Amino acid sequence: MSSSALPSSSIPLFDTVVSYREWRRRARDEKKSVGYVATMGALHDGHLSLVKRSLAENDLTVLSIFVNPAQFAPHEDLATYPRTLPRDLELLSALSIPGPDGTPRTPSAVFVPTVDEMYPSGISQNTQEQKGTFVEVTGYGHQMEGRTRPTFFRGVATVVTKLFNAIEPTRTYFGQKDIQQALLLRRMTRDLLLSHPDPEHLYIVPTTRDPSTSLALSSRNAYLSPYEREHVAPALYAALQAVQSAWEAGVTKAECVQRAQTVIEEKRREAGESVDLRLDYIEINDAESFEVLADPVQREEWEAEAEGRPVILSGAMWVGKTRLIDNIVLGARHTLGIVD
Ligand SMILES: Nc1ncnc2c1ncn2[C@@H]1O[C@H](COP(=O)(O)OP(=O)(O)OP(=O)(O)O)[C@@H](O)[C@H]1O
Ligand SMILES: CC(C)(CO)[C@@H](O)C(=O)[O-]
Ligand code: BAL
Repeated sequence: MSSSALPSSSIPLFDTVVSYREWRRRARDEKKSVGYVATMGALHDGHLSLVKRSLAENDLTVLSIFVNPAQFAPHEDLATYPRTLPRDLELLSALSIPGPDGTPRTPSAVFVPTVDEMYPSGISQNTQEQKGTFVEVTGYGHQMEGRTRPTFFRGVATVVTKLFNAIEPTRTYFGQKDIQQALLLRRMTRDLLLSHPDPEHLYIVPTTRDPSTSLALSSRNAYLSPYEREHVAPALYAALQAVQSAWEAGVTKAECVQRAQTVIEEKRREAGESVDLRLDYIEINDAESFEVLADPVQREEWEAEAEGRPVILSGAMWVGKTRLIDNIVLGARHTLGIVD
C-alpha cells in the first residue's frame, strides 16, 4: 500500500499512483461509484462538509491530501502551510454517516502522494524554470484571485488534472470558498473532455462558516491569533455582506465597493496599530467569463436578467501575512452548480 513511512490509520492510505490504482480497479470491478474530495490537508469542518456530501452520494469516498508546490508562488507560504496528517486522519476516521440501507459509510481511502510522485519531471515554483507538462485554462486564470496570484490557477489545473487521472472519480466536490477554482476546474473538465469526472459531476458545496463569527473556515485561519480570528478576520465577510445589501438595494457597483472599503477601514481603526489589516480587493465579476462587471452598463443588463445570470462578489484581505478570501454569489446560485 505504501512505499514510505505513513502514520497508522484505520482508513487505507496510498502514497503511490500504482498502489491506489489497484484499489481503484477493484472498485470498478465491483461497479462502485467513487466520490472524491481534493485537499491540501489541515482539515476543518469545511473539508468535512465536502466529505459528508460525498459519503451520502457515493458508494466509496476518496480524499487526497497534497500540498501542491506548483500553486504557490516563490514568495508565498509553501514552507509554512499547515501540515497535520495524523490529526487529519483522526478526523476522517471519526466521520461516519448512514448509507441508503442504514449501514454506516466512512471515508474509504486517502491518497497522500509525495511531490516526486505527482511531478515525475520535477517541479519548480518559478514558472520560468518549469519543465514538463502543465495545464493552463487560458483566459480564466488572470481575473479575481489570478490578479494577485498570476500562476496559481496553472498550478491548480495541473495538479488537479493529474489527481483526476489518478483517482478517476465518479463525482467530485469542491468548496464555494474557492469559487473561481471550482468553476475553472469544471471548465477544464469540459475542455479536456474528461469523463472521470465529467463536468456535470463536479459539485460546488456552500462555504462552511464559523457559527459565531461567520468567518469562512480555512486552513490558513490557523495562522491567525485568537483576537485576529474572532475580531478582525470576520470583517471580510461583513464587507461582502454590506456590498450584497447595497447591491440588492440598487446602489451602483462603485458605491457598493466603497461601502466594503469603509467596513474594512472601520475595522482597521477599531483593531488599532497592532493589527496589520489590508484589503487586497473587493470586486463583482461575471460568473461565466470572470470579467469585472462594468458599472453601470452591465448592472442594468444584470437587473434585466437577474434570476438567470448570477455574478460573483468576491474579496481578499490581508491580516498581517495571512491572506484570506471569501465570496457571495448574487443571483441564481444553483445555475453555477452550487448544491444546497
Ligand atoms: N469553509 C469552507 N467551506 C467549504 N469548502 C471549503 C471551505 N474551505 C475550504 N473548502 C474546500 O476544500 C477544498 C480543499 O481546500 P484546501 O485544502 O485548500 O483548504 P482551505 O481551507 O481552502 O485552505 P486555504 O487556507 O489554503 O485556502 C477546496 O475545494 C476548498 O474550496
Ligand atoms: C484543489 C486543490 C487541492 C489543488 O491543490 C487546492 O487548490 C485546494 O485545496 O483548494
Ligand atoms: N484553497 C486554495 C488553495 C490555496 O490557496 O493555495
